[in-house]
Amino acid sequence: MPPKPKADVLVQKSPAEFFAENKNIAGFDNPGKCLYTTVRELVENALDAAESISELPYIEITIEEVSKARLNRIRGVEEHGRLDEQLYQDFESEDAKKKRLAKEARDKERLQKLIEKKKELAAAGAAAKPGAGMRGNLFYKVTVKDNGAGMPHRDIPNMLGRVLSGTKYGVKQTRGKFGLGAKMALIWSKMTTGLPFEISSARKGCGTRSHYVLDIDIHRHVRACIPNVHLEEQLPNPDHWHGSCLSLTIEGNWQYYRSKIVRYLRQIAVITPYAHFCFSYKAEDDKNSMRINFRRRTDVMPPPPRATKHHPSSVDLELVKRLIAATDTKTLTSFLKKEFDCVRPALAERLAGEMQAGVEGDTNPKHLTDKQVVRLHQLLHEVRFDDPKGDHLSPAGEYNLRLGVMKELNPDMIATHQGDVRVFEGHAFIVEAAVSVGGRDIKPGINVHRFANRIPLLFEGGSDVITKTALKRINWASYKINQSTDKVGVFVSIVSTKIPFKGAGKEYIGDDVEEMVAAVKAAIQACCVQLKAKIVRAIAAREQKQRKRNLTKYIPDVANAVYAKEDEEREAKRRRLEVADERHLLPAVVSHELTTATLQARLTEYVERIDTDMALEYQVQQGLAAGVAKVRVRCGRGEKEAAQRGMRGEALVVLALSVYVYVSSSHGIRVVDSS
Ligand SMILES: Nc1ncnc2c1ncn2[C@@H]1O[C@H](COP(=O)(O)OP(=O)(O)OP(=O)(O)O)[C@@H](O)[C@H]1O
Repeated sequence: MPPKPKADVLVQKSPAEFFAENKNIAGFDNPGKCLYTTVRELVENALDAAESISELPYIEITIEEVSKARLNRIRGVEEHGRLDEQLYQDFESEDAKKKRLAKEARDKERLQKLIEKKKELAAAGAAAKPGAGMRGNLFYKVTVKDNGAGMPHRDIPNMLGRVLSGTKYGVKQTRGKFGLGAKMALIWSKMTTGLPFEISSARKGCGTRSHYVLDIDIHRHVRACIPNVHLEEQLPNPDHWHGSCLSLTIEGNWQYYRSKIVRYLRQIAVITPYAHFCFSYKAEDDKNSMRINFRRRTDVMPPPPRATKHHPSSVDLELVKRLIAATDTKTLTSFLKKEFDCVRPALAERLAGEMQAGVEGDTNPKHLTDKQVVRLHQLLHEVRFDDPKGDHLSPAGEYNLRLGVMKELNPDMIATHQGDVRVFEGHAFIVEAAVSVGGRDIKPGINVHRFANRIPLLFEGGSDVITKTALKRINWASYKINQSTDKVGVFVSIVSTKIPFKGAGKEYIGDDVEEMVAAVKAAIQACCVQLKAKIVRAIAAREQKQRKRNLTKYIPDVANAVYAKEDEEREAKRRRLEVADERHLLPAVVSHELTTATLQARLTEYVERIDTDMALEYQVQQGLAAGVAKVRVRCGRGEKEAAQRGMRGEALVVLALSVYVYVSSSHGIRVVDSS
């Protein structure tokens, strides 16, 4: 008889336990990705903290390799030799060892060939050194130090040791939102090394510095999830340092995620060119260490985002109840005015009047019955309100975006655009875009770079609204851009008080929000329109240059042909004429007062001049000279003069060719080319 199934047992889990078991929800999928996400979460907190006090961010990021032996020393675990080798995962029989060595030799040979074929593969080769993958996961101490606002001493345990707690839940554009990121890193640390968070933090102008060592007890405190504080102290802060320094030791995989981490830092440097990032990787073996500085390129920082009120059409029933419970207003009209965005006094009165069912404008909101609250919620969703203005948002700005792209890619052409404020579910959002053509370190085709609330998004690109729009909804050919052969960089940044991320990992934005699809498409198209004008001008300039080259090629023919049929006598009599003005050139030619050499020299001189003028004009068109705006102002006159000179010179050459044609035909000479 089969055993009787046991009755299901009711179990309660703490939020920490839930996230520990489903850590992929928050972007902690595997050890490599966990290392990447830990860096990302700490860096984004650091940026938020510096920007909140309008301080130009200076962020130091260190990843330090920790060998198992060192980790064990830190944890106080004794090292034991192996008694039974065959028990272990890394045990290799003689046969397996032989096979592995042969495979490694083959890989090495193949790699060598590749490197010889393409030099730039050398870097990739270093990353994929034979045996590198063999090292597998290692342990790393991740430390991020910032010059931000710091944290109040009392709040640190809750901020960093209690799941789903943070200061960024309001209606405000911040990188953080869920109150989860740093705690997920701590949970991962607990799960893999068991080591706690180490935190140093000081507020601006504070004479003391807080020092904490804490962690989370994942399985206890089902409801409260109380942080576990191992050490709490307040140390002197004689230098009045402000900011935070957070440090964790986790399992990770640097080999596989190195390029992602570096790419993330490169991209965050693009979208925050006013921040300085010092990144260092300290390997146990010094030759594998690396250090990269992403320097600040501007001191112009976007104004910090401001918290705003809830827009009436964005609230749900629970939120209405919460606002009523928390308000200190005494009447319904003042409640509507004070707690909601876009509700002016007159509108508040009208809304209160519309409630009916015994509710007046001076009814105390706390006295509303459940049914009346439901009615209020319905009303807020049915009435037409003004859209939020979006002045509480802080986009990167076209200047910063352009600067970042120029620094990173050094493209041949770039166009930027900032869209108008648009609204999605009562939340204002702004889309900014930059589209570049050409440049270094960029593959042919459409290369999409996505940013949301000034965070680079590197994963799940295929499902993202920005990628899908750039690849599927833009007709690149209509802007004279070849989607497969041109090196096109598409940078799109969305800022909002609510970014419709799919998942707490903040990896991508869904493609199902119509308002966002339309705004992203419009921003990319606006850049493309600007680029098309530049491309058309560049093509025209190139064609004109080519025409000049063709003309130059025929100058000797022109000059010789003009004089070919002249008799020696008249040639001898002819004086060498210095023609001061090209207007006199044609009569001089016609009256045969000019030598062939002079005519040739003059024609060449004009064609050369046109070439220089065209080059200058081309460069001005591309906006490549330093400080585009400034240069434009300075070049205004030069451009005009250049164009005039170019036209005059070209007219002269055309004139000469006309002479050539005229003289040729009158002497029966064959016209070689009519261009
Ligand atoms: N470097 C820092 N400086 C100042 N405060 C910080 C810093 N790091 C974290 N905090 C505080 O700790 C809180 C919790 O951070 P955590 O990373 O867990 O979540 P979050 O940033 O609020 O949201 P998300 O889960 O979306 O990242 C933050 O809201 C912030 O108040």
